[in-house]
Amino acid sequence: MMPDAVEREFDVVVIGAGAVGENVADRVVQGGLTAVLVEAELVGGECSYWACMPSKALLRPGTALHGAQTTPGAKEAVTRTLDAAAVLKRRDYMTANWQDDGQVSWVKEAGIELVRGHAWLTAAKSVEVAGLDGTSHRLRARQAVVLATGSMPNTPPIEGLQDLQVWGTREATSAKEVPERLAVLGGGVAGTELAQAFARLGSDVTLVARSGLLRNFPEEAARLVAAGLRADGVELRLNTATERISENDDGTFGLALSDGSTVTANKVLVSTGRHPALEGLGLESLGFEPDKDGHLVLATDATGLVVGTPGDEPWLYAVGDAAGNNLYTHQGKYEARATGDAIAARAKGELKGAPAEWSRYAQTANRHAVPGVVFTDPELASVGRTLEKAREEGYNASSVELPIQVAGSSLHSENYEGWAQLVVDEDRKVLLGATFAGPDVAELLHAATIAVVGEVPLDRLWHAVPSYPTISEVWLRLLEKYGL
Ligand SMILES: Cc1cc2nc3c(=O)[nH]c(=O)nc-3n(C[C@H](O)[C@H](O)[C@H](O)COP(=O)(O)OP(=O)(O)OC[C@H]3O[C@@H](n4cnc5c(N)ncnc54)[C@H](O)[C@@H]3O)c2cc1C
Ligand SMILES: NC(=O)c1ccc[n+]([C@@H]2O[C@H](COP(=O)([O-])OP(=O)(O)OC[C@H]3O[C@@H](n4cnc5c(N)ncnc54)[C@H](O)[C@@H]3O)[C@@H](O)[C@H]2O)c1
Repeated sequence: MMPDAVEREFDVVVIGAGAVGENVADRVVQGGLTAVLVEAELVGGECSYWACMPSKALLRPGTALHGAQTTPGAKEAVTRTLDAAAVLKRRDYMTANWQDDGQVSWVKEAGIELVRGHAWLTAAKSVEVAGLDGTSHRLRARQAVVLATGSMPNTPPIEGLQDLQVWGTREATSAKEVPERLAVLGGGVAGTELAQAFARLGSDVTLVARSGLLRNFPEEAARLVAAGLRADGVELRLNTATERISENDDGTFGLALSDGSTVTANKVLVSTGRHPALEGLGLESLGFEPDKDGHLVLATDATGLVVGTPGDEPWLYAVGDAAGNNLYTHQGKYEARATGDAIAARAKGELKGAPAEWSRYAQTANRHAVPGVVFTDPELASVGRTLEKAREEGYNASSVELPIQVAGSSLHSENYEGWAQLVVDEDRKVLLGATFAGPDVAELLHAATIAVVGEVPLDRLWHAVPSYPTISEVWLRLLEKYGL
């Protein structure tokens, strides 16, 4: 402990004030406990300033413009391309110019204490903070410490990369200028979205992926997204590894690819996955060890409690990206609600041991119904299990799929192309998962999430009549094709 440290005691200490940490703190305060949030950077975290909000702000104008350009009657009125400066300006607005005053006010109004600084564990329920203003704090938790520290980008082992100043997703989402040529490494969600955003803003984009594009999603859906990117001029170099990166004399970068070719770009964006941000938190002193890649990874139970925490009583929790279950803001906030409520219930003696499945304290949906949207144009929206995953997990699963060709889609735009799939548990006749790909399908997803979470029997789903003429009519076509 530092000699001049301020000592204070709270029921709950939350390390990390991203969307997830904010929500845990809010739930425990609503549950009658006191909470302190410790944040080393901006209150609101990655999503607000460098991830969801700025990336969607960069994508949305292109989607709106393309929507008009593919709708006869509107397209004749559209005579110009995207105004990149105006798009960047709106992105700045959506990130509140990287100022967190609004979120700090919310924290105060919610009755949560905020300490700005870098925190780490010194012992069970004890946290030390090196304050950003030079002060230090010792925070003692009566009930729980929650790790909501987010995630860090992975650095792929590519020769030359370590020595170069390349972009991560933070630099891309906060870019002040649109590079002439951009090389994107990684064919996951971030790489795909940002490749399209910059292509539509005017960059000449090459995306290099060592495997396929969006390979965690059904192939047909990913293929539609790939076609959308190609239509925007993105060069997709799939199933191709980047072997070496170097800087040329003129400041551009040269990427040597496994097929012997070279890509030259003004900027290189590395978006090759993330790992929980758990380094420097003192976890090693509690007996946790790094995995084979050198990263600390924690296992958590249904309430977010860290498995293997020393001591007899539950006190250490991890949520959101830090827990590493599903790297989505909405799912992290779901974990936060369950964990916050579980901590408050345990403190009051209302919850002992493990909660029942689907109780408010259990993150049961993490195992059955995680929704996700890739905000490209066309969009890709999915929830639950793919057919492959369902079978891997031992379900007697079948699937039904169709191109989206209903009155709603033909009205939506010219040459609308979409694809939809339902994954069915044949033993219980309920949905295990669903995927939709196509323009504006993201809003179809929540109906599927409700059906999967609610385990709605298919013969009851048959009575959920989609309005005419909406794209949701594809639900009816899918059920008809299934045999209802
Ligand atoms: C480019 C990109 C786009 C994305 N788009 C979407 C999207 O559209 N939708 C979606 O659902 N998800 C999206 N995600 C994922 C989403 O951003 C994350 O899942 C979400 O931000 C996780 O929230 P969190 O609160 O767990 O972590 P974070 O938001 O990372 O917050 C963690 C906070 O902890 C702080 N911290 C860390 N260590 C310490 C410490 N020792 N002491 C004090 N403070 C500390 C950090 O400064 C940070 O503010 C995107 C991710 C990326 C990279
Ligand atoms: N719309 C959204 O909700 C959204 C958008 C962006 C990011 N995110 C979240 O952020 C997380 C991070 O995004 P991401 O795209 O970086 O991760 P990702 O896991 O989606 O994709 C990582 C990609 O990098 C590739 N890769 C991994 N190691 C590599 C290596 N050594 N060399 C070359 N390629 C390599 C993988 O094959 C994969 O294609 C995701 O898990 C996602 O959940 C969500």
